[in-house]
Amino acid sequence: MTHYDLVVLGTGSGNTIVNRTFADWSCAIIERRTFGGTCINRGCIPSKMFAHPATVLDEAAEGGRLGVRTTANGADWPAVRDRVFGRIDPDVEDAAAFREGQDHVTVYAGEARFTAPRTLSVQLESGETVEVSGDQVVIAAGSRPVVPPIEGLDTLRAPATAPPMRPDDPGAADWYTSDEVMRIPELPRRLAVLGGGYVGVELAHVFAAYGSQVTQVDVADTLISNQDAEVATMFTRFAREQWDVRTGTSLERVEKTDSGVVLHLSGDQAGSGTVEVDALLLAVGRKPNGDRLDVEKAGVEVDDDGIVVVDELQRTSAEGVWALGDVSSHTPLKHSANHDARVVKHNLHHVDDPAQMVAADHEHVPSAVFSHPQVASVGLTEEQAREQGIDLAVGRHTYAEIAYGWAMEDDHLGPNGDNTDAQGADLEHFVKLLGDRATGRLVGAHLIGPQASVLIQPLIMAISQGVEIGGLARSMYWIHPALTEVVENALLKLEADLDR
Ligand SMILES: Cc1cc2nc3c(=O)[nH]c(=O)nc-3n(C[C@H](O)[C@H](O)[C@H](O)COP(=O)(O)OP(=O)(O)OC[C@H]3O[C@@H](n4cnc5c(N)ncnc54)[C@H](O)[C@@H]3O)c2cc1C
Ligand SMILES: NC(=O)c1ccc[n+]([C@@H]2O[C@H](COP(=O)([O-])OP(=O)(O)OC[C@H]3O[C@@H](n4cnc5c(N)ncnc54)[C@H](O)[C@@H]3O)[C@@H](O)[C@H]2O)c1
Repeated sequence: MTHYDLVVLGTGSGNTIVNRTFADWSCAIIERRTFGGTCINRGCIPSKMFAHPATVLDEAAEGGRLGVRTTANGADWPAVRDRVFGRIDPDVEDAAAFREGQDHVTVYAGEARFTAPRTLSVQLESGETVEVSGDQVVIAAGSRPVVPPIEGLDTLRAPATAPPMRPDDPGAADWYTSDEVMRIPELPRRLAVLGGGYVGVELAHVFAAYGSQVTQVDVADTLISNQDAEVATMFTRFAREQWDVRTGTSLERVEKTDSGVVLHLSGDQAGSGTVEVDALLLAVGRKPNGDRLDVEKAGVEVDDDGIVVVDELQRTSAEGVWALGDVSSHTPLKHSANHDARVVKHNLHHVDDPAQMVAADHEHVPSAVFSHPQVASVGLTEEQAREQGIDLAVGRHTYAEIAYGWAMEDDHLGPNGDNTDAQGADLEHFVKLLGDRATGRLVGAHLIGPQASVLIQPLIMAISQGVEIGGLARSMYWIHPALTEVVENALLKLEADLDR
């Protein structure tokens, strides 16, 4: 058994802990897969590197609205894929080599499990097993895609398992999760996406824009159903204009045929029936990895959802054991995992003086969906705010009403040349702000439209700092005629409604 001052399990946000302030600590870092974790290898970063070219294609396809002659001709998949991973893989290799080259850090390439308090056995790639223990142990083991029990799935070709510590190479298969789908050899001609959450709508956007015929299936009544209902409904209308969306629909079974994979669907009339595709992407959620670590042997408590329980200082129920990121989070996002890691890093240096420790702040964790259109949100949805009995004021402004919206022809979004979809329902990009009349402060902000992920930032600041809305819009200049005027006007409307 080798003993360390610090053992970190997982090299996603966990890897950021071991900075120069730990130069005089002996450290071990354990990783069972590719060094660097989900975000860089198979999550946020590659997915956004695929999403940006998709948006370029979407904008080219929409040039006609502006009177310019642009056309979108799909994507050269191998070229896009190799651009993405030609950038990422060498970076990841450099990061791993840097860690391996540090005298005070030992990198273990293998799968760890607890055997006793602050003690782990690591099954190395070589087949050998080693035991390590630490004065302090950080669980940063992340989460994994859920593979639901679908009748017939076991008869399809599954993606190859990733060799540990090397980039995933799934080869061709009949079904994938987000772990493999970004590295597939060819663009599927027909792709089904099961699940219409973050992963599902981002990747449906990518594959549809690149030229795949996409069918998206979700049991919920709308896509991205955890968003404010008005935003989710609007997003679903936009998605229907771009690919085949089957909401309120279940996948009953799958069947392999000579020409592909047949999905048997049941749901409302529009959703039921069969669809044949070349590949199926499973995007029905992620599960924290706390159930694969034998945490009970270390006295670490896990809740009913498999999330490692932590206090506000990121301490688990076992002394000297900390947790961060997806494995212990109710906001499984990279900026949240990085925040946790900063808290753990600070607190590790103050184990003998808890008064110096800092608490994590998970109150206003924003998120963005990088689909077409983008969606961004922070704080409560209108439904949550009403459920909490908040006396709500609302400020809503559309992109079409501001000058830059005119530049983008934001009042010609639909197939009819106006702002209606094929069924005649409204298609709008908008900002919706929710205020509490009792406090005069923002409680929620929801944006759907171009650059929503960027436009939301001043609203994240307002909600995080608890700024009073009265006078806020007029306390600064807003560049004319920039897209930010949509936020300015929504704030002015919220202020007016708060004053009523
Ligand atoms: C397709 C996709 C897109 C995403 N896009 C975004 C986005 O745009 N913005 C955003 O904020 N978030 C996004 N996320 C979420 C984000 O990737 C995660 O929240 C974040 O990466 C979690 O970091 P982490 O350090 O907790 O876990 P990870 O980065 O997953 O790191 C955990 C590491 O622990 C290792 N590990 C697990 N168990 C063991 C074990 N027993 N022994 C050894 N090693 C082990 C794993 O192999 C892994 O490398 C996305 C996720 C996906 C899947
Ligand atoms: N831009 C981002 O920040 C980003 C992008 C991707 C992923 N992520 C993170 O990854 C997490 C996981 O994303 P996700 O999209 O896999 O999960 P999710 O929880 O966001 O969405 C899952 C979707 O699958 C549907 N679903 C569940 N079971 C189903 C079934 N059997 N059949 C049909 N539909 C089913 C749900 O109704 C839901 O719409 C997110 O919660 C987020 O934290 C973030």
